[in-house]
Amino acid sequence: MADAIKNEVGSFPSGKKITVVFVIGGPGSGKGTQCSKIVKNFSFTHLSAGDLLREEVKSDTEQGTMIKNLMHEGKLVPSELIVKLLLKAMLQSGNDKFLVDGFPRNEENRHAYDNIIGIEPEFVLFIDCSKEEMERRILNRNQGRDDDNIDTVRRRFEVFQESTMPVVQYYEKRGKLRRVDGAKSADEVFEDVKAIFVQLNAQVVLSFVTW
Ligand SMILES: Nc1ncnc2c1ncn2[C@@H]1O[C@H](COP(=O)(O)OP(=O)(O)O)[C@@H](O)[C@H]1O
Ligand SMILES: Nc1ccn([C@@H]2O[C@H](COP(=O)(O)OP(=O)(O)O)[C@@H](O)[C@H]2O)c(=O)n1
Repeated sequence: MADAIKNEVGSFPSGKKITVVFVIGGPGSGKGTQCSKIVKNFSFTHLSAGDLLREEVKSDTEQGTMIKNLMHEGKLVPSELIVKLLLKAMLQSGNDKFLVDGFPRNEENRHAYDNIIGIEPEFVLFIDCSKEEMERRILNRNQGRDDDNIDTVRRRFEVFQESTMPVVQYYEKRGKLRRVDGAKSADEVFEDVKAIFVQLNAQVVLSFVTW
């Protein structure tokens, strides 16, 4: 399956350094908000898994309908599908630095990414926020999202707790997790996020100098 997807979509030239940062957090924790701020300050391309899926839903295909139904129920779409969309968007961007927002959402997402794209993330930014605060924000978000209703939101919280938290713990054990307190104001959260990205840039400069 991995080879079929790479044959269809393409792959990165071997030897090219590609930087990937995953951004994980519960629904409404502020992933999209922080990613927009990161993009304005650092030269990353922001890819939101949810936005890529919402684009697919617009296409009037069987696959689009399947995604729409799963999202409406707050469930996750098959991993190979989302990884294929991610790979396509990464290659189309022409950039070599990616913020992948809302991914990986479960162990299956993580395995599919490892098998198909296989670029080890530099680190995983985890935006930690209470359920009460996330619920308040989503119900005030007003983006007309079909899944921002109380029943679907509750299901999304369950999926986050059951399926995404194990992924967070996996990266924590490997020393890859960078946790920020998402309950503060968006600008205050960004102060903490910025410090993490400044450190990443400093590491790149240092490895270049020592090389
Ligand atoms: N730190 C924050 N404090 C208060 N509201 C926030 C904060 N970060 C984001 N928001 C608001 O909360 C809602 C959800 O944020 P969003 O970035 O869309 O979350 P996610 O991408 O994690 O679902 C949006 O309406 C956004 O404007
Ligand atoms: N890796 C992913 C990301 C999103 N999704 C789907 O897209 C929905 C919305 O995700 P999102 O990241 O845009 O929004 P939030 O739930 O974080 O607010 C999820 O509830 C899933 O149905 C998925 O199936 N797999």
